Amino acid sequence: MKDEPLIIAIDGPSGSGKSSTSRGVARKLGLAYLDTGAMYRAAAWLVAERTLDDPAAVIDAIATTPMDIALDPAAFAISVDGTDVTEAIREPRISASVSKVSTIQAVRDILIARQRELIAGADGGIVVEGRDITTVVAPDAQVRVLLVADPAARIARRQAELGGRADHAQVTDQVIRRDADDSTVAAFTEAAPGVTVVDSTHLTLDQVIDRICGMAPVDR
Ligand SMILES: Nc1ncnc2c1ncn2[C@@H]1O[C@H](COP(=O)(O)OP(=O)(O)OP(=O)(O)O)[C@@H](O)[C@H]1O
Ligand SMILES: Nc1ccn([C@H]2C[C@H](O)[C@@H](COP(=O)(O)O)O2)c(=O)n1
Repeated sequence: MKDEPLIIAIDGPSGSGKSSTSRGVARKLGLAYLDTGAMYRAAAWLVAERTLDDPAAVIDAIATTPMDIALDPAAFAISVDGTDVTEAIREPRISASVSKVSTIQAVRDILIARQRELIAGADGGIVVEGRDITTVVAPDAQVRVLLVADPAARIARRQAELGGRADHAQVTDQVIRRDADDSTVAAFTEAAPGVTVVDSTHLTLDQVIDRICGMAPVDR
């Protein structure tokens, strides 16, 4: 409906360009921005910080520890129990461990509920990126996109982004192995009905941003 805030949902595998694209679309359209992967990473950071192993303890910690998020595409930030973890959650140790946390369904239920609260509170509209946004978190979003790219392109992009901080084997693990783990709890390898596939393999970031902005209803 025209007077409903615009929600743009973007899913895709690791390294497909979700975060860069989502931030760019949010900035171009004046929308808030939610990186749901950052929430799973922040949960993994908490688990690592408290050296939690037992799933019940992991679930309880995530359920009871405050997680605050700034939905600004120009300055997205996330904190856990008052600690800003925006940078820390991008460390290779978190990338290597996050799937252990994100594949616990009770953790997903907690974070999905919070994601829906944040979306409902974004009165000016929002771009939300992740793996299950178009299918579980916001299946009624006005714009739903599955952003894909060839595995080789995704590995090359992630390696370029990480520079010398990770070797090819580590980056391949982060991209390919993690996608395999992630796809056990979220269906992001095939587009659900009504979801538009955008293949960024041979598109520049700006071309992808423009293509998705062009999907927004014109009478916004
Ligand atoms: N269309 C594109 N062409 C070339 N490089 C791109 C494109 N889109 C994104 N990139 C670059 O690829 C790298 C990964 O992008 P980004 O972090 O947005 O991917 P992602 O899908 O969010 O990954 P993850 O889910 O693992 O966080 C970044 O350095 C980004 O600048
Ligand atoms: N909605 C989501 C978002 C992310 N995840 C998982 C996928 C990754 O293992 C991890 C971090 O995501 P990234 O920052 O790499 O996009 O969280 C998920 O299961 N559901």
